Amino acid sequence: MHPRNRYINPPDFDVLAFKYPTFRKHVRYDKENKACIDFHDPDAVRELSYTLLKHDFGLYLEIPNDALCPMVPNRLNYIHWIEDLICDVVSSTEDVYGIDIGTGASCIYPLLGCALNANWKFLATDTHKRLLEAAMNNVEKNNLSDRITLLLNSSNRKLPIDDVPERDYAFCMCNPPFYESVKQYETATANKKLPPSSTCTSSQDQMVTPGGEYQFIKDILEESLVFRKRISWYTSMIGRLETVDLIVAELKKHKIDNFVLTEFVQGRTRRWGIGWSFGNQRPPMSISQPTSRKLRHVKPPISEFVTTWHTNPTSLYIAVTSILTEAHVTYQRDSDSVVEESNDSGDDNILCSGAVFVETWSRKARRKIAAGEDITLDIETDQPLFKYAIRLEKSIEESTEAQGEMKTKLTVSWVWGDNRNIFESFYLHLKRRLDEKFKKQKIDKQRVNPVG
Ligand SMILES: C[S@@+](CC[C@H](N)C(=O)[O-])C[C@H]1O[C@@H](n2cnc3c(N)ncnc32)[C@H](O)[C@@H]1O
Repeated sequence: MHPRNRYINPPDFDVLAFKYPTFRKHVRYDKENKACIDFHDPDAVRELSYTLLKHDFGLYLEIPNDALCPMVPNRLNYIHWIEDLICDVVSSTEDVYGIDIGTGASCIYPLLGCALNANWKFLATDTHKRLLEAAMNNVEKNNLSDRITLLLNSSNRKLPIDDVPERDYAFCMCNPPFYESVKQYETATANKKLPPSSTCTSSQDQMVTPGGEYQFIKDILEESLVFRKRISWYTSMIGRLETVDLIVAELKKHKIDNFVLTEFVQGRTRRWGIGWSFGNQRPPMSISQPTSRKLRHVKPPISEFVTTWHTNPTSLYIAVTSILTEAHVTYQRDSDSVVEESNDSGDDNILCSGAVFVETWSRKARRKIAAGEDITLDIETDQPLFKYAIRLEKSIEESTEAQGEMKTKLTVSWVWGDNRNIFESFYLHLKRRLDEKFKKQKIDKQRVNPVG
């Protein structure tokens, strides 16, 4: 679960039953006298969603009995991941526009997105008029008509953004129909492989699409090749592991290397989130890289290098900044970065960042600088080549041999830019010079360096 997901600690059914009589009707007590509901009973599951939305978000929800019932914790994971993904492309004060492709009768993503983020607005689409009517009812009852626009998509496009007034969007999101045929859907139902989100019976037309989720997401990808930066992040939920491989292959085919992958886990259910961008923002690896071994072969390229050094953060920071200064690379120390002061060895955590406009560390550049040439004349645009961030974190050796020894974890991150090679050469220069300064004291390299 996402660390901000409030359902990391499961909801207390006793409290909910006490407060909400409509939910109380569905609560039973198990052998240990623990309150529970029957997750195979669509009415109980629907009432749980209604109750959680009301209790935790002040949201009203009503959906037809045959419409897909959203499981709140898993929808919340996706919303929190989007928040992380876009935090560097939008400011917290300006309006943020997002698109929900296939919003369903619940309109769950726009409702949750707006409840959690006062500046978010949505364009929410669906192809079914009756679902959109139910969605409209939910939007109106929550007084969100000025923030959520519903669009009946009767085109064969997935992103009908030319049918509404033109604007840029921070993201699009989608929980696509998973199945390619009614037969596949029925087989999955018979094998009980359906996600819990479908426990509340959902009519087949919401779960089935020609070519299944693969074709649906591939269509979004193909349309993104036209819209490019009009949407900062194109994302989709993926319901089947096989589809992850296929979509990553498509991204690679189109040479899109700025992509992110995550895993949404709720109980025994696993789903995946994929996103890609034509922009230059490089999200941190905590958002972009799934930890599951099953996804090792499809992981996005890394944007962070981590090494550990036998010294304290302050000494390492002095060494790092002197190397940057020698290379004429500017940096700024983040004033908020000192998390905790320690008396003996200076700061525990230090963060600095900068933008690089010209490559100064190559042999050619160093020759030019030595000859007194002004290499800033090589700068062609007012856009930097890349932006970086450097984090130094104190860690104490806990193994018995070196107990109590001070170490510092150094993380060099690529945060903006389109030229991976130049960032990697910057990192390698920094590492080489640190190796020299600390006489090869570097003790372990925690992430594989793809270029070294
Ligand atoms: C799996 S449901 C997701 C509903 C809701 N977003 C949720 O997470 O509970 C997929 C939805 O996509 C809609 N849909 C199918 N094709 C579509 C298209 N081309 N454009 C927009 N929505 C579509 C279906 O009607 C259905 O409501």
